[in-house]
Amino acid sequence: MPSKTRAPRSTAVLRASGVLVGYGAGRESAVCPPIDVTLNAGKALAVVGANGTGKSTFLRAAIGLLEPFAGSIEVLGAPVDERDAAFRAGVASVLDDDAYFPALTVREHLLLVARGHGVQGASALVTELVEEFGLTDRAKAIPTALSSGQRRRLLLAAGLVRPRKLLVLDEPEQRLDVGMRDRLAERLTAECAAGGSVLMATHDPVLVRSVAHSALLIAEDAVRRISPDEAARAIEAL
Ligand SMILES: Nc1ncnc2c1ncn2[C@@H]1O[C@H](COP(=O)(O)OP(=O)(O)OP(=O)(O)O)[C@@H](O)[C@H]1O
Repeated sequence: MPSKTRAPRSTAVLRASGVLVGYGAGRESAVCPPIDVTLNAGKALAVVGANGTGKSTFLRAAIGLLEPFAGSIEVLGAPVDERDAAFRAGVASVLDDDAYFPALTVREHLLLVARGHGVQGASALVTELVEEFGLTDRAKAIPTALSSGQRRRLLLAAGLVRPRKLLVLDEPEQRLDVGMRDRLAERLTAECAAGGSVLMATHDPVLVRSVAHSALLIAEDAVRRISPDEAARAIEAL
């Protein structure tokens, strides 16, 4: 359900120019070469590369959790600022951080997120997502009583239960079985068809081939824009 409430000023949903990311004192501790990339509305961009090349770090910068050492990132026509209400309304993210409300059941968790974002018909949407993500039997369970794969499904459902223009996913395939990966691919394809955009770091060649419109290959010596097929082959060769 991509948000229809806030239109970007141009079709560029995300624009990164000369972005250097990393941890520590300054640009000499950048984890990868500078990143230049544009993601347009209705498109999915896969960020691929070997372990530790900086994919998650770039995603963290794109959602305002990390300040780049250099360069700029604009999301929905404005500099990234996760404190900005319009940014928070437009950007949904699912990182690999197992962030959940420990005391809430699956259903309560999803209802809280939906209602917090003003979703009309939240209850029906939650029921739909709980079913789609195979959690109907576990709807009354708290997160610590779920398997790691079920918890992952909950977090993905939480990313999808709220309005958004940009969906940022860090290795969404992690801990999902093949059937669930296929459903996720269909979901993300539908997301783009409905005008939403997807930025995802992934090691899954199937997801890249079936969902992405373009890809960014991060390597130690260079960051290159490549086709989904090239990206899938690069993953398979790692
Ligand atoms: N919080 C942190 N503090 C310091 N260094 C970090 C931190 N998080 C990650 N790193 C380092 O930054 C580099 C890039 O990490 P990042 O998680 O972005 O890689 P990645 O491409 O997402 O890898 P993977 O495919 O394994 O998830 C790695 O060398 C990693 O060890």
